[in-house]
Amino acid sequence: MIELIGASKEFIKPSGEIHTVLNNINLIVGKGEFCSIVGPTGCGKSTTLNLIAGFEQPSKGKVQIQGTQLQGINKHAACVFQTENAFPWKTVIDNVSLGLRLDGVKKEEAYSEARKWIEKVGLKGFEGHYPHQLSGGMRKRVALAQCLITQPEILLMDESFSALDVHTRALMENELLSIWEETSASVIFITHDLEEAIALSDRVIVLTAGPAATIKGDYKIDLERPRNVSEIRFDPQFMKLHEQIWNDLRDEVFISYAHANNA
Ligand SMILES: Nc1ncnc2c1ncn2[C@@H]1O[C@H](COP(=O)(O)OP(=O)(O)OP(=O)(O)O)[C@@H](O)[C@H]1O
Repeated sequence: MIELIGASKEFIKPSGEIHTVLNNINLIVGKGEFCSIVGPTGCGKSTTLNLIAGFEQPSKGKVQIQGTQLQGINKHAACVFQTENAFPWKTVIDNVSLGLRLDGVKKEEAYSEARKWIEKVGLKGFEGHYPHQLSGGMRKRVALAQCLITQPEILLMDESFSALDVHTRALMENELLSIWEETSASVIFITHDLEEAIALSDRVIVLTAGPAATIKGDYKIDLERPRNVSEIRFDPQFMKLHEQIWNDLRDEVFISYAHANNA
């Protein structure tokens, strides 16, 4: 579904120097696969996601979606960011139905589909509320419904739950898993939290500390599904995987700290 082939990304610094963020990333994510990307702060996780979303173009190499080179915005993908997705001046139902309306679906039909998704994400009864009348967790549910209503083949999530309190976050993670299990969407999930990455994913990718970050480790997470993210953390196999991946990640985090201290 998603292929990064020798993908590198460079930005030009204000001084005119080239800043290589990603170097020669090769990654294939299959249909329906849940893949998390972890790595030290500033290593290029969001940049990787932006390449897949088509918000940025690789400086070298390419991104392919279903075997076709991505040019411009990835129309197969929907994104849930850390910040708000919803328009503050629109009600829940107007926010959720927006993607369908933009695709030309008639209002009644779009509303009827939106009601189904609003119920699926546990917001039945809040159709007429505005985002500011909802809690942070509820607004995340709106964001999920807003993305999933268009049935994207790829869901891109950038630290989507990191602003939530720990209990709401676990609830949302479980809901995401149960909704994802009903779809065949491929998910790319960016997080700082290794436990969250392991609990949710089929695969965890570890990036090296930047500049010129590349893939350091690619771990298969073969924990049984369905999973309860709050409980799976106590599974001995989970702990073993955590230790193994953290050994990889820790070195990169230290390198990143050392760079920051020497800067
Ligand atoms: N549009 C841009 N122009 C210039 N530099 C950029 C741009 N986008 C990202 N960068 C740089 O690329 C590097 C990687 O940023 P990115 O946001 O991808 O890292 P990250 O791993 O997601 O960070 P964090 O963990 O802190 O969220 C940083 O040094 C950042 O300053």
